[in-house]
Amino acid sequence: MLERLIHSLETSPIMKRGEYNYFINPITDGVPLLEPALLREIGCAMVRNLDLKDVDKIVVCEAMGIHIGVAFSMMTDIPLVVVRKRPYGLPGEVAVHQATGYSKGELYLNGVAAGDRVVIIDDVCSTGGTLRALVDAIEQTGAEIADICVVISRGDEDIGRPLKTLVKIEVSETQVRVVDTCL
Ligand SMILES: O=P(O)(O)OC[C@H]1O[C@H](OP(=O)(O)OP(=O)(O)O)[C@H](O)[C@@H]1O
Ligand SMILES: Nc1nc2[nH]cnc2c(=O)[nH]1
Repeated sequence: MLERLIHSLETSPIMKRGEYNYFINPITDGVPLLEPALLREIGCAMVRNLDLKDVDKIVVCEAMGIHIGVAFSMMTDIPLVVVRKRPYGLPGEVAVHQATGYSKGELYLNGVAAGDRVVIIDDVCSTGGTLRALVDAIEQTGAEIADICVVISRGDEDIGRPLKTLVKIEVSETQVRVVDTCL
C-alpha cells in the first residue's frame, strides 16, 4: 500500500521558500504531473482510514485540498465543501486567519451549519496552521468534526485534536524521507 505515494515523495525536489524547505510533489502542488493511479491510491487509503459513519460533508481548503476532496467525494458519494481564500458574503459565512510556514491569509467557510457532521481532509500538515484554522471555522458554525486526515504530515505540530495521516515525512535541505506510514 502507498507505494506510489512513497516513491513520489522520496523523489520530490526541494526548494527554499525563505528559510523553509519546501518539497514539490504532484499531490501537494499538482506539479509536474498528477497520475490518476496516485490519486486512486490515496483515495482508497483515506476511505479505509477515515470514520465516515453518518458524515454529511467533506471539507477541504483551496487550493491543494481540492483535487483530493473531489476524488474522495466521487469515491464516497459524500458532498464536498471548499473553503476559499476570498469572501463570498453569503449568510453564515465564517472568516478565519490562516498561517503556514511561509504564508498567511484569510479563509472563508460557507456551506457548513450546526447539525452537520463533517470530515476535514487536506494534502499536507506542516505547522498545523491551516488545519487549526479549518477546525476553528467549523466549530464556529456548531457543526461536528467526525475525523481529520491529511495525506502527508511533515511536522509534529499538535492541532489540538486527533489527526490521521497516511505518511509521515522528514524534509531536509536536499531530500524527503518517509519515516512512517498508516498502513
Ligand atoms: O500545516 P500548514 O503549515 O498550515 O501547511 C499546510 C498547508 O499548506 C498548503 O496550503 P497553502 O496555504 O500553501 O496553499 P495552497 O494549498 O494553495 O498551495 C497545503 O495545501 C496545506 O493546506
Ligand atoms: N508542496 C508543499 N506544500 C506545503 N505546505 C506546507 N509545507 C509544504 C511543503 O513543504 N511542500
